[in-house]
Amino acid sequence: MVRVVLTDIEGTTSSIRFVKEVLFPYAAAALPQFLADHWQDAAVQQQVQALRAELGEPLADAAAVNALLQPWIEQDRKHTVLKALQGMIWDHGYRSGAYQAHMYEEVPAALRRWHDAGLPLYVYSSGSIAAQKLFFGFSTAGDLTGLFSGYFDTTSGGKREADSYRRITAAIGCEPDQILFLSDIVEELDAAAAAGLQTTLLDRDGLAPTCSHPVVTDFDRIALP
Ligand SMILES: CSCCC(=O)C(=O)COP(=O)(O)O
Ligand SMILES: [Mg+2]
Repeated sequence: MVRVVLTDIEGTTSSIRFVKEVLFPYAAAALPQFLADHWQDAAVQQQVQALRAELGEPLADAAAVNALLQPWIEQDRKHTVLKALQGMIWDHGYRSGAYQAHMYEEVPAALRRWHDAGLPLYVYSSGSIAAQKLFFGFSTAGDLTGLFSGYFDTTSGGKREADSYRRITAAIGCEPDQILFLSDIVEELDAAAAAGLQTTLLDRDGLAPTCSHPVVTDFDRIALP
C-alpha cells in the first residue's frame, strides 16, 4: 500500500529540456560574475572548501573555480558542490522573472490530488534542496511548495545508490515498501527497488527501454487517488 510519494524532477515532473536549455545555460553564463561577486560569502567559501578537500587543488580564486566547473555544467555532473552553487545562481533568475520552472500539464493537479488525499509528498533530485524549493516555488503553475512535506538531494547520496533510498526511508520514517518513487531513469528506480521501495518509470516520450518497473506516460496513469 502506497503511503508516501517520492518524486524526481527532471524528466518526471518537468521537462529535461527546461533544465538543459534554460537553467544550465543561465548558470553557466552567470557563474564567473557570481563567483567574483560572492567569493567572500560563507556559503560560497563552504563549497570551495569542499572542492579543495576533495580534489586537493588550491582553487585560489573565482577564475579557478569557474574554470573547473564550466565543463561540469557542460557534462551535467551531478556533483553536490556544483548543484549548491547552481541553486544560489538560479535564485536570482527565478526572482527576477527570467524564467519559471516547467511543469508537465497534469502534474500540479495530480500532486494536489494526492496531497489532499493525505499522501505526504517528497522530492528527491540531484538539484540542491534550495534549488528544488525554488523550482516548485516559481513554477509555471505557481507556488507548489505547500504540497511537499520534504526534500532530499545528493547530500543523502547519489540517486543510483540503494543506500540513498535507505537513508531517505529512515528520514521519512516509514517502511520502504510504503514509498512510491517516481523517476525517468531506470538505474535510479533499480536502486530504489533494491532498497525495497515501490517504483514507477515516467516515460514522457514513449521511448523508455524495457525494464522491470511499471511504466506510465504521465501522472494521471499512476494508480493513486
Ligand atoms: C531542481 S534543480 C534543477 C535540476 C537539476 O539541477 C538536476 O540536476 C536535475 O536532476 P534530477 O535528479 O531531478 O533528474
Ligand atoms: Mg530525472
